[in-house]
Amino acid sequence: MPSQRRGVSPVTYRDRVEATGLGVRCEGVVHLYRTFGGHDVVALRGVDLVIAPGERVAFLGPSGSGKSTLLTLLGGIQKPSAGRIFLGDAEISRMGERQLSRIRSRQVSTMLQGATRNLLPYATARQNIAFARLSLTAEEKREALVDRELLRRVGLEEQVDQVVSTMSGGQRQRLALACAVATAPRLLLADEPTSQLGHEDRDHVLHLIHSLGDDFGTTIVVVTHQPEVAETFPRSVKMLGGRVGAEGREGSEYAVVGEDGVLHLPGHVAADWPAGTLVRFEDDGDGRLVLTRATHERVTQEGAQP
Ligand SMILES: Nc1ncnc2c1ncn2[C@@H]1O[C@H](COP(=O)(O)OP(=O)(O)OP(=O)(O)O)[C@@H](O)[C@H]1O
Repeated sequence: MPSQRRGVSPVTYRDRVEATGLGVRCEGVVHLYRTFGGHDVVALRGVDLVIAPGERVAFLGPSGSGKSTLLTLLGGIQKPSAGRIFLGDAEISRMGERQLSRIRSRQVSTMLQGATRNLLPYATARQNIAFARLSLTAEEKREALVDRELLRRVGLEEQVDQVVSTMSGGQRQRLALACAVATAPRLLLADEPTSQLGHEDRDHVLHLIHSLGDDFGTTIVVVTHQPEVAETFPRSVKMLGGRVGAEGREGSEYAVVGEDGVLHLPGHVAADWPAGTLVRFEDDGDGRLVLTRATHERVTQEGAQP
């Protein structure tokens, strides 16, 4: 496992909770944003993706490729314009708001990009955690990890009664994560949870995220721009232009065939082969497919052949 992780004793809260994560399935997910100017922005162009229960996945990809949009759709915060999304057996893309809000408060925690969007600014750290746990039953609250211990795990033991608005950016980020895990969710979605943190804070946060997976089998999806963070995840999904363009599994990178056979070229090839480049697929006879760039002359010649 990753070098950033440290050994921990297992968490003892919510023993009775189903110690399994929630699986995720996306089928042809498309998402459009309507803008005031009347232009639609196509953020997702057909995402097909399966995440197994208990898997830990990092979403990577250039800015604007659709990572945050996909994360909010998985968290039931927005509904896709088209396509279907399942969490376990439940299709959240067709659910009413009441059902969705139940799922959001008890099964899925989403930590949005920018810590303050996830916190009550004039409340203390402890009050924010209590707020995150409002939907739990009295028994679940009794079984939950005590606030002080949860805050200790993100290095905020001194800030238990500190008001959020007086905290540093890094402290807020760690508190936002503590709130997201306070309900022991079956699916944790975190958008750039370590983006503003120094090395030590980043390790605290990663440790907490992974310990949730170790102890409960929670399914975890993290959006990150940081390769050193993505490396701590056994699987990475690289978004490119609103689709899943590539995947990394156990250190190997794979292109992913999308709807209608669409395939993204690896970045270094795409840089030299602009849109419109003609390519030819040839079977080399040994079960390998050879991809050759056609030169203009050759295509013209071949085009002239009968
Ligand atoms: N609320 C919105 N209204 C209009 N367009 C939006 C909105 N949110 C995102 N977009 C657009 O949708 C596309 C995908 O954005 P998204 O934030 O999902 O990408 P991202 O990969 O998470 O980017 P970043 O890494 O910069 O956070 C972009 O073109 C973005 O400008």
